[in-house]
Amino acid sequence: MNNMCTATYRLHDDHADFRKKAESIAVGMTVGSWTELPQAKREAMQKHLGEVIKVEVHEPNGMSPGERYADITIGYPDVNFSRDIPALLVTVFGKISMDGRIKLTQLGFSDNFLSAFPGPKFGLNGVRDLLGVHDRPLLMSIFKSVIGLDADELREQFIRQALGGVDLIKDDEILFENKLTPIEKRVEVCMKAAEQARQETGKKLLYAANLTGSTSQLKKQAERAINAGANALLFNVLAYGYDVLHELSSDPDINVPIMAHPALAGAVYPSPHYGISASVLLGQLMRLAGADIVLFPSPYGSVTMPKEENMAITEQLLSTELPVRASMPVPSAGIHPGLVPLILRDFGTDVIVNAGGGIHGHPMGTEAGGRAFLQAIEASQRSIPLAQHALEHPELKSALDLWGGER
Ligand SMILES: CSCCC(=O)C(=O)COP(=O)(O)O
Repeated sequence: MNNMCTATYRLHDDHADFRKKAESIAVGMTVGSWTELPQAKREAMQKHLGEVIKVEVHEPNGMSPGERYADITIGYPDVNFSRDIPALLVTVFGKISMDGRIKLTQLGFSDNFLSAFPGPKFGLNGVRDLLGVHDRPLLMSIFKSVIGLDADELREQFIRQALGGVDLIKDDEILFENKLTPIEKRVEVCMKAAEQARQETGKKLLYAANLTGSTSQLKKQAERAINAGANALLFNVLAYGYDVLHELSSDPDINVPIMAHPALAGAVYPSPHYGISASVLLGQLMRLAGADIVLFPSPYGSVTMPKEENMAITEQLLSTELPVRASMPVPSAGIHPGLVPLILRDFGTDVIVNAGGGIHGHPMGTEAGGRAFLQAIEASQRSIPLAQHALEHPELKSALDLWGGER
């Protein structure tokens, strides 16, 4: 559709006339009322009127209450809203998000709307280029238990992660601006440690520093971090809003990859009846707003999401249908080396394997934790069973003994 954005909803109702409901959304969320309008007014308003594009009713087998639903797609004329994500979301799901059992499951963007969004500045390939790694999944570790640590203690944790051979290190999303390790100081200390580690490992490394504080100060904070040497940023997108990510990612002065953390997403996507689906929330909108790297719960670890939803997010992050760079998917939370074959089976090579506890909790220490993951990645890429690879790799063996995994 070139002059309309579309929204698809799933509505649950045992008795509703779904076509009528679709028509009331199309009218109610655009011109407000229709049949009462005089003919002349109708003609003037025609170009603003929403359009029912599809109504697919799913009748349950038998009389099981609560299982009848419909997938309804409505087209919204571009002329009704400005080309930004807040305007789109309020248009397609503002008031009706509060009107009964309705979930926004998919968005469709017109070319005109898309033209306002440059998308990720680096994207999946750009992040790979920065690291010089193109032939395997990337490995990321997460700072853990850093609240209350000073810069020396942070440096110590950073260097142990870096020496383990990870490609990226990210701040914990709950590390905010603080007196002990303000963003400039953290970046300075960590980037020095990254350089020191590079002399030993020969590997480049991206460090994503958590960009926090009030919205009006974010650009200044980002510039401070970048001037201090930051080569990536972490951002809690849902707490600030997609438009804030869009502003940061399209700012020419913010010339480092932005990693989107999914904090708060669980308040929005999990219900089958309400909210916004994970593929819209963490897939379509994150990519459109310019996230180069997107974290989300995996199907396997400690905080889980059904596999179909993971695949739907990934499809949206990578799809060639969107004319912007692909974002790198990062299935996360509770990941340990034993899960690596599953991650590669489901996501292929274009994925970041990401772990906090699965690296720092390794019985032989944090460095060994990184190495165990790299060994698991190598084994999985060569289709070698982990247990077999572990016979010659003590770090992997120790991880499998502790956490289990494919054998
Ligand atoms: C729910 S996805 C975000 C994962 C994350 O930020 C994290 O800290 C995971 O840590 P873990 O120790 O579970 O690897």
